[in-house]
Amino acid sequence: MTDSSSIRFPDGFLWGAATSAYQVEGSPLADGAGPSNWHHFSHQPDAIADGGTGDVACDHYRRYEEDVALMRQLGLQAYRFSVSWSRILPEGRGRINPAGLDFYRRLLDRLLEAGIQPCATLFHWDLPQALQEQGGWANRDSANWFADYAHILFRELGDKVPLWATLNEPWVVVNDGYMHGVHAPGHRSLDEAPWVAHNLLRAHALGVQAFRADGQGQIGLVVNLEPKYAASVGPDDAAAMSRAHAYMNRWFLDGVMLGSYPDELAEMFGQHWPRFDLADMALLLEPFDFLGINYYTRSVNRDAPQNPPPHAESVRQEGAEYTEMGWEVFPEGLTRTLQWVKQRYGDPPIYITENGAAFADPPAHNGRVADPRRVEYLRGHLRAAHEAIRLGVNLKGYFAWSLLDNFEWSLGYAKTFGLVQVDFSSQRRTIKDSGYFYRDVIARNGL
Ligand SMILES: N#[N+]C[C@@H]1[C@@H](O)[C@H](O)[C@@H](O)[C@@H]2O[C@H]12
Repeated sequence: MTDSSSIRFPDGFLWGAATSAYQVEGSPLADGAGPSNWHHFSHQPDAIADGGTGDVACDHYRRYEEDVALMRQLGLQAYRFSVSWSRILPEGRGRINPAGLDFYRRLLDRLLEAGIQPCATLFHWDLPQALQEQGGWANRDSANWFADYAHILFRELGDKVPLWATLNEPWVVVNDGYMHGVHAPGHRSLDEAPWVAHNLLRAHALGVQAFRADGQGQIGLVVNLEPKYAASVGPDDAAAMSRAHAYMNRWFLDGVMLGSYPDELAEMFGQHWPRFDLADMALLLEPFDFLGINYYTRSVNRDAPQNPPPHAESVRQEGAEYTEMGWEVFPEGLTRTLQWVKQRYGDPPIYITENGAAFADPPAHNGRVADPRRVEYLRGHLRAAHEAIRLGVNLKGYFAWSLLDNFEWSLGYAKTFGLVQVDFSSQRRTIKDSGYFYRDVIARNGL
């Protein structure tokens, strides 16, 4: 039975929506910008399911004022976006592109004029192609390239951005970009993957140190977490669940919160797992201000020794609801995940930096888009988030993914997560029913 009791979030709880540069901006090479590795990757034959690229996307680079007006119409208190590194540094290092900084200054000014708090992510997967060609995140120097980039942003934009995040979902960069080759740069290497993960976290730590020197406000790290369940009570599936949990949920958080990697990783990577310097592991413990958690679903795992690490595979649950991504709708997993983070990592301040669902929305009709399943997905997950607060989790805010239908990476434009529908042939925006639902949640600060 659906819980219809009303709930109210704490005073000052922050309500926002999120996007990322390559997924919404378009104009990837405009005004002196350099190509990113996602610009390069998306133009490779067969890289993207529908042949889509980020060449136009939501045309946000040109329509940002219209989109800020939409945010205002939704009553958003905050907007999480990412900065395109190669707009700022076309070669990834050295020469700064003033027009790139100017775009983000204009966006920030419009947001601040609208009373919307900017939350900027420094890296949301789109590495400058010039750096990819120097080895990208597999090159130990990548952490220093990132720190130099971070210094520039903190110096040039720091007075307009109260909430920063260094990285978005480093696990996806490793798993999709270096283990399975379905994201940029399209590698499949058990030898590269552990070093890419390590250099990403070194970059995060050096970015936080840069922030402490030049920044204002708060800085955090955004990770994707997915609670793992065993497909059976048997020992093999229990072990598979534990490996999957270590591989997806503990790898990065143990690194930056505990200064060590799960032992299971060395076991599952075997001779491909490096020995990391103790000085590096000490660096990873650089304290930061908040944890951003992206939550979408859970997975139920069984043993799959034939698969690459974590030697597990997910099992579809009979009778459960699934989104267009093939992700089970499982709001209780959000409460469990938030509690796990609180208990394991010392009760850090948390923002839910992404939560949302892809459903097959109908085209707009008479200015309306009926998306009842997304409304119920959001309702259920907001209740789960509120339950976590009731249980003592220090949850500070929630960002819906996503403000706009956008470029869903290797899946192109077919999977739509937006509170606002985008007709990509006309670039017309239409607020969906879920957008109006979320507007009312924000106005009530609850359900
Ligand atoms: N897939 N999916 C939806 C969404 C993706 O569009 C975001 O860019 C990522 O941060 C995260 O994976 C979540």
